[in-house]
Amino acid sequence: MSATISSSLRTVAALSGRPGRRASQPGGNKRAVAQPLAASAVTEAPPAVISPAPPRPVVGAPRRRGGRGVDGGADELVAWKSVRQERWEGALEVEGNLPTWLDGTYLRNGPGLWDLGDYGFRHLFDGYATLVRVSFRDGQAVGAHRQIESEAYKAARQHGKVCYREFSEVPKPDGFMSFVGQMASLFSGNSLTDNSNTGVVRLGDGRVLCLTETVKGSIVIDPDTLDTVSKFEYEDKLGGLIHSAHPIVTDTEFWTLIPDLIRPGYVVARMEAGSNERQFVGRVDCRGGPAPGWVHSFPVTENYVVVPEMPLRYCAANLLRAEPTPLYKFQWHLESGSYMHVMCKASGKIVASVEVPPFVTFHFINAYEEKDEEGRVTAIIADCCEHNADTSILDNLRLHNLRAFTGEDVLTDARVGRFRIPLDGSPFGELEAALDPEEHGRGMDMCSINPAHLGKEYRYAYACGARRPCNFPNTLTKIDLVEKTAKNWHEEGAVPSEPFFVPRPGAVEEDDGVAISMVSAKDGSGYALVLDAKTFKEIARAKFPYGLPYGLHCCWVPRDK
Ligand SMILES: CC1=C(/C=C/C(C)=C/C=C/C(C)=C/C=C/C=C(C)/C=C/C=O)C(C)(C)CCC1
Ligand SMILES: [Fe+2]
Repeated sequence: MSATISSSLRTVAALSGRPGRRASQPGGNKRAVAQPLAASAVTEAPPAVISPAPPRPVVGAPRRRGGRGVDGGADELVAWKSVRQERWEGALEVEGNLPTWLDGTYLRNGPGLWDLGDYGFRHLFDGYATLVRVSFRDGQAVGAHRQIESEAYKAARQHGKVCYREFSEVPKPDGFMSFVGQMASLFSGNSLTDNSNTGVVRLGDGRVLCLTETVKGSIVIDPDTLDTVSKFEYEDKLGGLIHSAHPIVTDTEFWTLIPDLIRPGYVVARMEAGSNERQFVGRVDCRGGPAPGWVHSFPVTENYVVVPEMPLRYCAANLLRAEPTPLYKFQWHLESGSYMHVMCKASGKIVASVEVPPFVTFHFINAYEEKDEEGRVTAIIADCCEHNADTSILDNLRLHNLRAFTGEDVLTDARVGRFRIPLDGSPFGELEAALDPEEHGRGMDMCSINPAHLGKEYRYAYACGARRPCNFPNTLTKIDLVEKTAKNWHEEGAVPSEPFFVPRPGAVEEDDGVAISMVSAKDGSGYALVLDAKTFKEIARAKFPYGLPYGLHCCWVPRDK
């Protein structure tokens, strides 16, 4: 073994917190991961354009080849192209200086594989989950990616076709009886996907969980190897086929919302760290109909859970349809009204339920309690990435639109929507932009905050913003909610993903830390970008030897936890 490769092996083992393994060692799945990890050593893996064909060895960093969503080759943005192989791991070339306090693992989840043989998926949210890992230690970085082995992904790989109901894709029935069978399995939840392609969270007990909108799509992974460990089984009687893809997770607890499609409403549940049992806390009945509003996420304060009810509502009929509708599994019911409900965490009682202006949001940023001089809570402030009550963002995110940027400014506007929900019994709440959206180019989504401010007053939010013209958020933005200004990072032609805030250990100031984003660059390359969260200037980038597809949400696993 050459000196370079053996030292690279040692570096990777040290950075990933585990001994270097060889392909020849026993250990099931794990043995293929830790090959010598110079850029030329890649694990044996099937091509990402998954088909029933047997796996073929791949040497060198993943390359792209011809095909609808897979092509790319050199010099072409690969944000919307399928990842080329199931897994890779290797030392990354670092440009700049990584802070030495940055000691742990950044994980990102997202839909990274949109091609099944010759068939290309239509929507960003359909892709099979790809995890990306960057482990930092002593100013160095090791990167990896790997597909999550959900039942949906394994079945697609085995049969070469969609076998479960995805966001916009459904399995094609082979005949009438098979159609009847599909309907039956839809009602039991069997045909819903477990393609856990949305979020990744570190639970208080250290387990790392990948999540999506379906309850069965909760999957435990190993943050070091990116192995799919097991299904996360909820050991309770709360049931539910779908839930909020973003739970609220702290060191001690986990809060979730379970929409009730039969008797329109939401169940609020809490799970203690270390447990698999969700406890019923309370129920919110919807005020509008005919179904609950989509709850991709929700915010909490120290004492309250905020339950949003937006006019973009689940639609049972659309769940059954074989072809996607303009709003997929949802329908827009402006006439049904928009509401914000507030539930007391301790009692499960609703303390406010107000009508608000129409809104469309997927991601709440944070919420906190507004108090008067005597310290009494007068209102709840809840902030979200708000799409001006326009559902077109779902259309923006069709892969055809993402791949076809003509220079025209087609990304729909978004803002920081700030709700004020009075607790004095008033029937109405307010919704306004928290700052002039021009500050962040009228693009705003995929947000993070300093976790120490979760549910509390806060000043800074980090998100993807826009420099126009564009068809997708193409900047990173740090929003100062006090000064009502934003600092923006931009690289021409690049697509950055969620800037994830990691606090410096021992930090006192809210923005003392870094924001980490994975960037798909214009020339087809990809790198983890580390910005100083205070100045919002680049301090380092850790370059992958290949470009990675766009991804969604992230978490941080500190080394000593
Ligand atoms: C599979 C079923 C469903 C699945 C829904 C899924 C997978 C929804 C995923 C939603 C995501 C990832 C939303 C992200 C939004 C990001 C935005 C707006 C970014 C903007 C740009 O910066 C149901 C639909 C739940 C029905 C059952 C079956
Ligand atoms: Fe999300």
